[in-house]
Amino acid sequence: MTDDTLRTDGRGAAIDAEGVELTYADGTEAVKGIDLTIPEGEFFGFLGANGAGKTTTIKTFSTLLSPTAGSITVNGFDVRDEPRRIRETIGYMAQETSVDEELTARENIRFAARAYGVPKSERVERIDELLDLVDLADVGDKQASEFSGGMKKRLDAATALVHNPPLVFLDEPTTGLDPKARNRLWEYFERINERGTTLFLTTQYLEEADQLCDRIAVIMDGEIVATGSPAELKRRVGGEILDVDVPAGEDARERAAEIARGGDVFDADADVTVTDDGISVTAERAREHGTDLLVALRDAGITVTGFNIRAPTLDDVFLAITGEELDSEDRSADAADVTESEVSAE
Ligand SMILES: Nc1ncnc2c1ncn2[C@@H]1O[C@H](COP(=O)(O)OP(=O)(O)OP(=O)(O)O)[C@@H](O)[C@H]1O
Repeated sequence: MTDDTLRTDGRGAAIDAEGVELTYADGTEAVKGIDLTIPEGEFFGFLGANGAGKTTTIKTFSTLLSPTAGSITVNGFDVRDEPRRIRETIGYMAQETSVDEELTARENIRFAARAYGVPKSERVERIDELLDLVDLADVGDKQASEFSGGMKKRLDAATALVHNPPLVFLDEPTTGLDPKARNRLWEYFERINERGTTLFLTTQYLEEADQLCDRIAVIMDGEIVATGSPAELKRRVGGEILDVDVPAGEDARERAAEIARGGDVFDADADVTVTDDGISVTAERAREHGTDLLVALRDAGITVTGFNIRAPTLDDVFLAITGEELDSEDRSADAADVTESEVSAE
């Protein structure tokens, strides 16, 4: 690969997409008109619930699917005219790892290096560098079948980078990992982004997007419904959030929400929702009027078991924008699947 391949035609955009639609053969309209420009070097997060259209979008941008409508330029190349050039200049870490368990970590990366045409003279150095980058240097000569899920994910990420692509797609790279394994991958992604690599990350973990991404888009039913930096999106929710824990039963939470909405405690523009634990009030001066609400609830005979005042998180942003919470139960069940402590390769 020549340096020329890595140029982006001086356009300054890693991805430029306009009016992108993707309808599957069975008529499912998975992507319904996406406009997106991602500057070089950005750490971009694409958030959405299961089935929102994240993977379909990534596959369209990475030339695995051809758009039904719209135009897409990736690294300066058109997806329809120059798909091969795009594939040479991107890395793609799919949801399922592509690690060959029969091979060692080093052999896996060497295989990818050969497939991507990395010159032979550069391979040994490149493989060592990547093993180091993802903290697998010590176990480079162990067979991947002995690795934990977290180690396999890191190895997979290393193979996606072997040809030094300026743009890397990461499709839910940390799903199913425990927090420790997830944190190690985050460090690695931050490192490659600091080196100048553009990252396009899809995730269901809002905390992940908050911590890593410069900018985020939220996709819902195939359409982008919000875009901005994590801080901008949180500001859009506005104010402070008062969470009040109310035990379930006898419509207590609904009654509590009615009292909070009643207008006596908060201004009419306060947003009140019933949550999994009680109620949540978003208001400019939630802190100031918090005690008034607690008194009003007590007077109405509603038991309160806890309360907390905080700044909005991306979870609040997601809820405000989509009207849905990302299912935390599913996510913690996933997290139990793979732990870093399973490591048996030491
Ligand atoms: N090959 C296919 N044929 C028909 N419909 C499909 C196909 N692949 C995905 N879909 C549908 O397209 C929509 C978007 O799916 P997609 O996988 O892009 O979503 P996603 O946001 O990546 O979700 P997940 O997090 O579950 O991967 C869903 O309704 C899905 O069922």
